[in-house]
Amino acid sequence: MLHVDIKKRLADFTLDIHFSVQNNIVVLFGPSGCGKTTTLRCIAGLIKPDEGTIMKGEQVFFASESNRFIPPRYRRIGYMFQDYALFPHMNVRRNIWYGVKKNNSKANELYARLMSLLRIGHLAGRYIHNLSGGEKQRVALARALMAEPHILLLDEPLSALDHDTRLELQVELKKMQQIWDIPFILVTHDANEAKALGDQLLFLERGRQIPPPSAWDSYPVQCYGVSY
Ligand SMILES: Nc1ncnc2c1ncn2[C@@H]1O[C@H](COP(=O)(O)OP(=O)(O)OP(=O)(O)O)[C@@H](O)[C@H]1O
Repeated sequence: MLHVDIKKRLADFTLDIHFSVQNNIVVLFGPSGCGKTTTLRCIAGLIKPDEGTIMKGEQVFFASESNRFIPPRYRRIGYMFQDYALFPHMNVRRNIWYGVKKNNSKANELYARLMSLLRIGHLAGRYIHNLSGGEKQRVALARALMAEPHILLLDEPLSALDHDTRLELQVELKKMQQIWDIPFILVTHDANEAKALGDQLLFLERGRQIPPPSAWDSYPVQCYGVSY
């Protein structure tokens, strides 16, 4: 279980957010500039909140009262950026292995499993600029999971993709979360995506959690041919 209860003063408002997530997908949903990315950056340890606590189980990542701040490298948190941040001068295999400390049989098994589950084995020797958007997204997901994170943060992971690829990748993301069984915290401002992916939804406006919009339940949602 991840607990987040933080405040952070920003340029125009104070981010004030509190939620808990089990091993499922929590979606942060809201308009541009409402504080979604800042929330992810606080959880990752890239920004220090002004007050509050962030805990994963018994492990305290941040606690203002005891002045505790665990640096990002000790948090075991994967972060998938909107533009994927893949290295163009490396092929797919090297991108996925980047940052993995041990090249042992366990790591090799994990690599093989990710390549198979995400159906990218045939791309191992290809350079990033020769991949489609959906393929880049799968490679970025493989790289994030290769580090064996205990939490995965995903900032608009599907926004660069066309409609059909988005629907296909929504299904992949759901499947990977169920297999890995860790909290995924996903940012989007797409209502359909929020509904299709979120086990739990957090609506944000100017840094605060708000109730769902009144018409929320009647939004149509399509996820890979399945109507919700
Ligand atoms: N380090 C910072 N210090 C002060 N203000 C910041 C900082 N980082 C972001 N902001 C401001 O905080 C607000 C929230 O930004 P944030 O990037 O978290 O929004 P967002 O919901 O992720 O937006 P988008 O959907 O456009 O990515 C914005 O008004 C931004 O200008």
